[in-house]
Formats: sequence, structure tokens, C-alpha cells
Amino acid sequence: MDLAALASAAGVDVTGGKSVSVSGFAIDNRKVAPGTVFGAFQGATVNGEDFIPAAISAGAVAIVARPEASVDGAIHIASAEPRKTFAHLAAQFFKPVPETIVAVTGTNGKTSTVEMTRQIWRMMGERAASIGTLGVTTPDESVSTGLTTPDIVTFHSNMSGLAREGVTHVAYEASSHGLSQYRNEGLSVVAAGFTNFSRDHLDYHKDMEEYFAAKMRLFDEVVNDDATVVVWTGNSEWTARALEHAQKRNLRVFTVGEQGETIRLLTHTPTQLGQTLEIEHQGARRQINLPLIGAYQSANALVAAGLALATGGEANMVFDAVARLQPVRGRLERAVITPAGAPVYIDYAHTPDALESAIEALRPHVNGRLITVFGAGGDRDQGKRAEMGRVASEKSDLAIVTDDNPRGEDAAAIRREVIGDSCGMQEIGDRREAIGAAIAEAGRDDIVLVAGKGHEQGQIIGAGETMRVLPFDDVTVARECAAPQGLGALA
Ligand SMILES: CC(=O)N[C@H]1[C@@H](OP(=O)(O)OP(=O)(O)OC[C@H]2O[C@@H](n3ccc(=O)[nH]c3=O)[C@H](O)[C@@H]2O)O[C@H](CO)[C@@H](O)[C@@H]1O[C@H](C)C(=O)N[C@@H](C)C(=O)N[C@H](CCC(=O)O)C(=O)O
Ligand SMILES: Nc1ncnc2c1ncn2[C@@H]1O[C@H](COP(=O)(O)OP(=O)(O)OP(=O)(O)O)[C@@H](O)[C@H]1O
Ligand SMILES: N[C@H](CCC[C@H](N)C(=O)O)C(=O)O
Ligand SMILES: [Mg+2]
Repeated sequence: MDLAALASAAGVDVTGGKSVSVSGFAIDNRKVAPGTVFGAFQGATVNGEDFIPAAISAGAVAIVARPEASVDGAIHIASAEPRKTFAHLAAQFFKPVPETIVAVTGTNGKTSTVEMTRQIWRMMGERAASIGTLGVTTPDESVSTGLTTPDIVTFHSNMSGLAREGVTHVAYEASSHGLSQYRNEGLSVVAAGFTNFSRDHLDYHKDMEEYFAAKMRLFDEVVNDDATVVVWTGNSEWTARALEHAQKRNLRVFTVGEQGETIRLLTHTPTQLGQTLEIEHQGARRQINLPLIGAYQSANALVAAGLALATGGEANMVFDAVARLQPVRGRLERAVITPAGAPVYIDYAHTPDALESAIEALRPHVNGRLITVFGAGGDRDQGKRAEMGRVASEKSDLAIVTDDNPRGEDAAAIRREVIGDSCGMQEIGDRREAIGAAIAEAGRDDIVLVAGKGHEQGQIIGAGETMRVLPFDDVTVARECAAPQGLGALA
């Protein structure tokens, strides 16, 4: 493909460049082959500009980098925002992509919402896929990418691959890291969802304002001019601000929730294995029997319904599909019922707000005690730890602090920060032992919540060269601990 043609389609100025043929795109010099356009970005750990000579030696024909970067032997596509320019060029190279692309942001609920949107589309007969923390899920398979928002080259090549497989509808998860690093840029995004906003990732973002601004790039810059945004109305201060961003760009707005104007949630009543929702849409009232428990899951399901409506879904079909949603892996997933009769739920809550939502989701189903096993990740936002401890100790009847991916930190020190000045928590570092203890403790009327890892398949210990991922799956471990020999082994 000709660089000048790509640049002109992307609206990028390539001055002084003779016409060259482009064979691919890379942001890591080790992936450069002859004919590659290399994106040299200043990163959190190293400066990609240091790898420009190596990229050129490996055959890079053009380098997208800041104007002040030194480029000798290839075309310098100079940009004050090299990540953005690179994304827009790459988008042209990887065309065609699926026609209907929507994005979801928010602190919690992104994975659930993209997965539910994919399910609704599929039930409506579309060839749909989702991209996010659970990987790339297509009508045929699910493949993990390791990150919520993959790097920009993987993102575009995934989109292109999906189009080749005949996928027409994609919902992707836009994390704040991804948005601030332009990891999902350059596509036609017809609708975007905003689930909620609360504390997380303050290791990466300076403060809540900066974190919110990163999320709002989705509304301000990433979605199309005529896009629809679907906003959950439950989180007042931030919701109002998200709506202001949408209004500033004159986007079409769908509000969803108890104060929602597009989909109004009138009542939600827990049932044994789900909840009954009464909603109003375009003047018509409907009752939906959602086969999932917890207010948070109904919020995500209704934002997903809003995205399906925004992309042309017919209301009866959309709401019928909501009533047939399947559980999302690791989100209030019931792993097992213990021999004593206590259900054990696995959830991915790893922020204070998420932990509160998960506990509140289970509370109506508890007759006895709610026992919460949880921890906080290492090398991630430290300030959320004590807040998580407070929520767990105040809202549960018994809280057990354990390890959740200590990474490069001392696990015991993380647990101490989680406990902070909260009272009455048990501390059991070994996660298997903690889950076993909760299960042994739970009686017939109790419920066990194991929070933090959800779908994850490993415990991450160490960082850099010494990093190891020890196989660990909360669902499997809960089942093993609940098996009669599991309890016997612990006795
Ligand atoms: C802090 C962070 O987000 N880092 C991500 C980011 O790295 P960076 O741009 O800062 O990269 P860097 O390592 O400093 O390197 C700078 C540049 O030099 C290049 N390089 C580097 C070394 C080399 O030998 N050659 C070379 O060319 C790199 O490719 C990069 O372009 O870009 C990389 C490529 O896209 C990511 O792999 C990397 O994710 C790291 C591994 C990570 O752990 N990220 C987590 C925190 C993350 O992004 N999580 C969110 C989830 C949030 C949520 O769900 O709420 C996510 O979206 O997954
Ligand atoms: N709408 C919501 N409101 C509050 N909490 C929620 C909501 N949706 C999900 N949660 C909580 O957050 C956890 C993670 O949900 P999910 O994976 O859908 O979010 P996410 O935004 O993709 O998270 P991440 O940023 O880690 O990718 C759930 O297990 C639940 O505890
Ligand atoms: N996307 C989240 C995942 C956290 C999961 C939890 N198990 C942890 O390791 O903290 C993050 O990177 O902060
Ligand atoms: Mg996610």
C-alpha cells in the first residue's frame, strides 16, 4: 500500500516524502519488517524514540514521531501527537473493518456491557464480536489478548480480521489507559456507553480529574460527530459531567436508569436466580425477567440494550434478548454450592465501588451471613486499598483479606494497607487457604463472595525478570475447596 495514499486518506501531512510502499505497522522495533511504518512513542518506562535507528536498520520506511525526534534514513512523519497520527494512518492500512462499532467506558461494567451488547446483537441475528478484558469474542471463539485495550496495531488488525470473518458488529471496551494512549483510535465509532465513574487507577492518572478527562476523550474525540452516547444515570455528579461533554459535541444522547429518559428503570425486584425489571421505553411499559442477580448487572444490561437500540435494534427484539442474557464469566458467577448449602459467588470487584456493588447484589439473597474474601492488586492504585477494606468490613458479616496479584510488592504490606484501620477482618494471605476457610465457615444460610479475580487464570507474583504467573482460578479453587475431600484436607 502506498504511504502517500494512506496519508491522504488519513488526513496526515507527509512532507518531503517520496512515494514508498508500506507492508505493515509496528510500535515495537522488534516487530519491524521491511516496509513497516514504525510508531516511536515516549512511554511510561522507556522512550520509543531510542529505538528509531534499530527500526530503520530492520527496514522501517517511515517513522511517526515527535518533530524533535531524530530520524535518519526513513521518512519522518512528524506529529505533536504521534500516537494519534500513527493510529489514524494504521486505520487506513487495516481497512475494511466491521460496519457497526460501539465503545464502552466507565470505571466498572465495561467488560460486562460489551459482552451483553454482543449477546443481544447475536440474539438479533447479527454476526457480532466484543473486544475487552475477556479478549476477543467472536461467534466462533474467544481469544485472550492479555490487556483490556490491546495496543493500537493489535486493535486495528483484530478489527480487520473480524471483518474478514464476516463480523459486522463489534463492541469494544475503552479503558482509560487505552484512551489516554490512543490505543483505540481512528475508527468510525457510531455509539458509546458510559457506565459509571469512581476511584481507580490513581497510580497511573494524577487525580480523579485527569482520570475522568481520559475517559471523556471517548465522547470528545473518538466517537463520530453523529454518534449516540448511552449514559447510565446512577452516578449523579460524573453522569452530569459526562452529559455535558456529549452536549458540547451535539451528540445524540440516550439516558438509561432510574432517572433515564430513553430507558427508565421503574422497579427492580430480586427473584431467586435473577430479577424482574419494570422499564419504560418510548411511552411503553415492559416487564423483563433478567436471569442475572444484582442491581449492577441490570445497569449494564440496560446500557447494552441502549447501545443495541442506538445501532438500529428493534425495541421488542432488544428487550426480549435482555431477558435471555447469559452470565458474564467471573461476574457474580456461582461457582458451587458448598456441602453445607452455601452458594459461592466469584466476582471481579477490584475497586471500592465495585466491591460495594457486588456485596449489595448478594445481600437480598442472604438469610444468614455474607462472607467476603478479597484482596487488592500490587503495583496498582494504593489509595483504593483501605477504601476497599472499609467497604468489605462494613458491608459483609465476615471479611477475609487475602492476596490478589501482589506483583512486585510485598503481599503482607498490601494486606496491611487493605486492613488499614478497619476492624474485625481476618487475614489469610494464601488465597486458596482463604477461600477454603470461608467455605468451611459458611453455614446453610450464608453466602460466600470471592472478589477480585473473576475470570483471571493466575496469581501474578513478582515483577520484571522475576515475574511469575502461578495458575489460579477462583471458580476451580472454590469447587475444590467445597468438595468433601477439599474440606477434609483443610480440617
Ligand atoms: C502503563 C501502561 O499502560 N503501559 C502500556 C503502554 O506502554 P508504554 O507506551 O508506556 O510503553 P513503554 O514500555 O514505556 O515503551 C515505550 C514504547 O517503546 C516501545 N519499545 C519498547 C521496548 C523495546 O525494546 N522496543 C520498543 O520499540 C514500546 O512498544 C512502546 O511503544 O503500551 C504498551 C503497548 O501498548 C502496553 O503493553 C503497556 O501496558 C502495560 C503492560 C500494562 O500493564 N498496562 C496496564 C496497566 C493497562 O493498560 N491496563 C488497562 C486496564 C485498565 C482497566 O481495565 O481498567 C488496559 O487497557 O489493559
Ligand atoms: N455498573 C456497575 N456498577 C458498579 N459496579 C459494577 C458495575 N458493573 C460491574 N461492576 C463491578 O465491577 C466488576 C468488574 O466488572 P466488569 O469487568 O464488567 O468491569 P470493567 O469496567 O470491565 O473492569 P476493568 O476496568 O477491570 O476492565 C464486577 O465484577 C462488579 O463487581
Ligand atoms: N484492569 C484491572 C484489573 C485488576 C484485577 C485485580 N485482580 C488486580 O490484579 O488488581 C487493573 O489492571 O487494574
Ligand atoms: Mg474490563
